[in-house]
Amino acid sequence: MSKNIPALQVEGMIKNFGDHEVLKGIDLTAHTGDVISIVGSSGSGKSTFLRCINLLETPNAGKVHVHGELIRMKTLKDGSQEAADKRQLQRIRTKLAMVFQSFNLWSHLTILENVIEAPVHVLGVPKKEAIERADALLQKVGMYERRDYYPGHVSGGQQQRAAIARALAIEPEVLLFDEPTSALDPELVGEVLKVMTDLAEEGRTMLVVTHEMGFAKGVSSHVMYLHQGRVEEFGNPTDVFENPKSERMKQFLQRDF
Ligand SMILES: Nc1ncnc2c1ncn2[C@@H]1O[C@H](COP(=O)(O)OP(=O)(O)OP(=O)(O)O)[C@@H](O)[C@H]1O
Repeated sequence: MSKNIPALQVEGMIKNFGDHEVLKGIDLTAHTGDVISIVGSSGSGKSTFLRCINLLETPNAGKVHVHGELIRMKTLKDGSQEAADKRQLQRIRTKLAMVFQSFNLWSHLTILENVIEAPVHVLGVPKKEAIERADALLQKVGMYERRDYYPGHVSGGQQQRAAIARALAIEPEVLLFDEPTSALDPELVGEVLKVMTDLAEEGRTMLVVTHEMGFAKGVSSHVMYLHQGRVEEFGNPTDVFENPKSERMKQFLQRDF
């Protein structure tokens, strides 16, 4: 991977839901190893932005490059957009792994089966090899002993750690986290943040939508503050948290998290 080509580049992302303009032209460049926390009030467009990057939502306008490759889009008659080439989208999605707030594990598959699902069925990795890799990832997130459990039989924190192993199993270039700890009981938040902190320290490229200001301040390399669909502040955590330029960011930081 070249250091010079950004792992992810977003230009002019716009998303409307009906008359509601939720994203009003967002740019972002993430280089390999960047950990970018996306923070902001409820409804500011954080999750929508993340979902538009991997086209779980289709943006109305904007370009996404993944390690230099543009996701090709076409405009439909009603003005909306969709991926121009479904095979390209599927291939690019394997470079962008998503971790969801509600884990989204397959409930009828064991933890191990969840982790090998995409490598075997999407990437065509031989099953034996996929299991070896999955076991190593489950060790890494502390879930190896629970590999044969079904998701419904482990805690939320354990499910989320398994979901992180599943995301890593496709060997993505960028990890997208959509409020990964928001659905957890408070006592389970720490174990998931610990895994995410380890990944950040390993040099993974991560975009993290979060309300965990401790993570944003202490772990990320950059913080993006969104307000009503616009980037209000962007910078390193020290500048953004200790020296915010905008009044809105100052007010946001005074909230009780
Ligand atoms: N599928 C949808 N259809 C219509 N409106 C939507 C849809 N998804 C999101 N919105 C609206 O877009 C706005 C931004 O939502 P989004 O979930 O991106 O905000 P957020 O910053 O992630 O908020 P939170 O921190 O509460 O998760 C909100 O007003 C929301 O109601």
